[in-house]
Amino acid sequence: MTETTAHEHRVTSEVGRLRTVLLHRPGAELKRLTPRNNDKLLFDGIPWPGRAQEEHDAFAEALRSRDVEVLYVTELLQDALEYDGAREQAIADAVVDLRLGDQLRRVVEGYLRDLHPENLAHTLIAGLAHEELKAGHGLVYRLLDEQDFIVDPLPNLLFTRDQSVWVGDRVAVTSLATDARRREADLVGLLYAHHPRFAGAEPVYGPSLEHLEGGDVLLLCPGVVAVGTGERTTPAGAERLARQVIGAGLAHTVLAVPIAQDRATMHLDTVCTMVDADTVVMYPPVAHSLVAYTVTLDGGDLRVAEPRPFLEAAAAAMGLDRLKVIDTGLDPVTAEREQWDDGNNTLAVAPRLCVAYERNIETNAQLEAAGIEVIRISGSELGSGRGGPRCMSCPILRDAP
Ligand SMILES: NC(=[NH2+])NCCC[C@H](N)C(=O)O
Repeated sequence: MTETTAHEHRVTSEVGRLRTVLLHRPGAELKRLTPRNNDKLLFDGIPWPGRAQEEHDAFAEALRSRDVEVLYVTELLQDALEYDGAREQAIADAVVDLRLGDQLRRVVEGYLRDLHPENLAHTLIAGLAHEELKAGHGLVYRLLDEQDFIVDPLPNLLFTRDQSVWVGDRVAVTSLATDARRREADLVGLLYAHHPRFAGAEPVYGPSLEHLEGGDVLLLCPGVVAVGTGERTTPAGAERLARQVIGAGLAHTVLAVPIAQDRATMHLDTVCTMVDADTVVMYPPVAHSLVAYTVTLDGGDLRVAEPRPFLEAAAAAMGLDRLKVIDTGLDPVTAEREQWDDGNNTLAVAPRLCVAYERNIETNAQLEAAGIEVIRISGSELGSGRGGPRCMSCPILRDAP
């Protein structure tokens, strides 16, 4: 178990100097992907696991070399699973699946209980295949397809942006919208609840609430949060987040931003990320068509203003004359290709310094022309899960912007 010193957790913007980030180095869960299950598991291809790990290591190294502390989900989970309370909760969460039935559930519980923390963490993430559990005789085990998983693998755990979001010094553990991802928030929630590093961390959202995914949440500036609603975060999720963060004094304004319900734009951060305190990079076709509903607190109730263009509503809430958009000026086909490959999904390490996938040549060139320094990483394998540097990172500590 790692020594515990007091650690700070606080994020109030997208661009304040990044100090600590939570990543997940992809592992055996990627080996579970096949052409039969990749759609259901939300991957658009079958990644090469070894190369994906190399790419991820280079991403982590790029951050470390800029003095960012990198925490890994697997390591924290192994630590947390040393505690009985965490183990029991983790096992209970893994077997709630109604497909199991009582008898098989008991067998799986027993199997998981016998595992050491390290193996238990591995199994909770990589999943448990039918053939790995030699549980012979029960009806459910015998009738389940051999291709079925007993515990589903979590290949999207890689996208740590989505399971939790720090808003100020509180953490919102999210409520993931798809079956393929629901358990990820349980695991990450377990870290915050049981790992000594996070002792005292008080969640401001939880996995049993209305659907909300971190990729939809942008901390525009201290006190102002934007939430995309679409394929993943529901309007009810946005309303709940507004109530929670405004109620807790973590924000004064929440902007609800409807986005197209498409695979290509599953989260707000697939079309818009911040690269400076007053500058965003946006997918050109939506830059001037997105709207926002400004939500504030009025007495005990949420007050919702009439929708306005997103850029205007954001500038007004942030107290800026204008929120600048980097004009990537791309032709529509290149823009569409680079959006699909997460060209707009940058991770700011500090104001005007961001990490981006190298393959998005045109978008990166435009960022540089606008004076933004770009740290390029390769993502040919990582990108098959449709997520870029921002999706693959959960900031835990940033300096004030
Ligand atoms: N913040 C993000 N844009 N995350 C991308 C998540 C990608 C993942 N395969 C999914 O479909 O959920």
